[in-house]
Amino acid sequence: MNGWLAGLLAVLFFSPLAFIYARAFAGRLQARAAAGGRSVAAVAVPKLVWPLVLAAALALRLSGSDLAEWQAATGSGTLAATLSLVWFLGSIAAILFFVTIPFVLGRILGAAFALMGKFAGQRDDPLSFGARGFTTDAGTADREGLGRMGFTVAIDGPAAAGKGTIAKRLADHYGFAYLDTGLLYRAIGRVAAERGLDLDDGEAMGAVARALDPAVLDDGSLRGREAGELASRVAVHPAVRSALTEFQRGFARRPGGAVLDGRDIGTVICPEAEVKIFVTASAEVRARRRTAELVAKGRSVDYATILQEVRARDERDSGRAAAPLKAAPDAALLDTSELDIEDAFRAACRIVDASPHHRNGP
Ligand SMILES: Nc1ncnc2c1ncn2[C@@H]1O[C@H](COP(=O)(O)OP(=O)(O)O)[C@@H](O)[C@H]1O
Ligand SMILES: Nc1ccn([C@H]2C[C@H](O)[C@@H](COP(=O)(O)OP(=O)(O)O)O2)c(=O)n1
Repeated sequence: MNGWLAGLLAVLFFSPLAFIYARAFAGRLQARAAAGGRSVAAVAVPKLVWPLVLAAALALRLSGSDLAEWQAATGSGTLAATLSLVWFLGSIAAILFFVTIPFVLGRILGAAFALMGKFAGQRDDPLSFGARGFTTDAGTADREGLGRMGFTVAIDGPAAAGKGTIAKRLADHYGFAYLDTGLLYRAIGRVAAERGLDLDDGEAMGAVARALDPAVLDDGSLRGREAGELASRVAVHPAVRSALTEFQRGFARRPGGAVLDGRDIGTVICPEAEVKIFVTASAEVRARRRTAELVAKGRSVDYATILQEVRARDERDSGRAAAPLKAAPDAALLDTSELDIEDAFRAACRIVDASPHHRNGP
């Protein structure tokens, strides 16, 4: 078979494996760049040296040419010796063909993804394609993190202000893990309602919170409107809030950085967070966004009802005694009423970059 065709087939054959490796590699490169305050290119380029040497050696070895001919053509001792070394490497790479090709392809693809800013949130879990950052490895953070401090971005604000949108973008951009803490309260509200429990019974809700299995957080329907209402009701109980505190703090201090969004992250959960942002917008703008979001999901809702719900939720979340919604005194205020998603994200990046704790900061 024609050598070029064989090469093309090999690349096609190995591309799925190389892609999986490339995603994880791109995530690691970006996390390293963010942690070290360096550009992605500065981190990625040195990682390409070996794959490129191996690719050249393999191509030379598989070209079918004769080493003696090549050496004779060089006419210099050093070049001839280098050629022998490359030839040797090429032979090893050819023997370990099934290891070499995915490694070479994966690294080159991974560096390209990293330079394009793709898969920044992908960490050491190459086969995960789902939601990220909701898993329970937060408990191991402190053990693993000995000697290496985390970097916490705390995002608080009222419903539909754009907290989650900004938090996810920041996590991807800086290679941090992300926790949507609202999901914890939503899951407790859902479980309690399913079991027919009294949502106003603080002790019973506390027991549900203590027994919460974080695996339920992956349920996409938790993000719906009904779960939001249930969440706001169970969130008033101190027993519920204290049951969730340790999990959230563990997550926040995980090595490599974390972004958490909620209502009390900057005030109660992480008063020591390196960056605190209070994201807000007028009730009317938030109700318009939530209405558009629900209509896009095929729900028939009207703006006036949603506006009423948003106001009621604001009142309950801000008026409760336990960890009410409010901005930490040292939080940066980000009003997104007049900003589109891109502008809001850029404004949040400027806040993070300006933090004296961030290496890119002043
Ligand atoms: N700056 C913005 N401009 C327009 N729409 C936005 C903006 N930020 C968020 N959204 C949209 O508003 C809705 C609520 O945003 P989300 O991030 O879920 O808010 P929160 O987490 O504060 O409840 C989503 O549909 C989102 O796409
Ligand atoms: N850290 C948190 C997160 C959410 N809550 C409560 C209060 C909120 O009304 C509900 C739902 O929060 P969530 O952030 O998921 O809701 P929105 O997306 O902002 O509408 O949970 C809380 O009390 N503390």
